[in-house]
Amino acid sequence: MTELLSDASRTEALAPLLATGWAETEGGTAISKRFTFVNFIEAFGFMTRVALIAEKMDHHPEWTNVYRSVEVILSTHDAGGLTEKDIKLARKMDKVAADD
Ligand SMILES: C[C@H](O)[C@H](O)[C@H]1CNC2=NC(N)=NC(=O)C2=N1
Repeated sequence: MTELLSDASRTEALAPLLATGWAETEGGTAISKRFTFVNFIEAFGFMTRVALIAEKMDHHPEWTNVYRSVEVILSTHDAGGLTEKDIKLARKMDKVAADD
């Protein structure tokens, strides 16, 4: 099972993500971000691309889509908090959103 990030690696991994709009949730067990697109099709295209990546990683986001926004929460439920898997998926999501 993937291990929770240590305090030091967590701080290091989170810094660049916080700069792109990710935030730690209360309690620190997850990170979240709201992605906003120009329309519903772009938002749904983002979700479709990320869904394929998430399935390959066997790591799945909790997310909500309303019109052109997608609100994402990432946490490793098996570990009870943040792991390297969440960091990797967050980076991939930022990349996919930037390619849109
Ligand atoms: C058996 C399977 O690997 C696990 O249930 C995976 C699937 N996807 C997952 N996704 C997330 N976000 N957290 C998990 O703990 C998790 N566990």
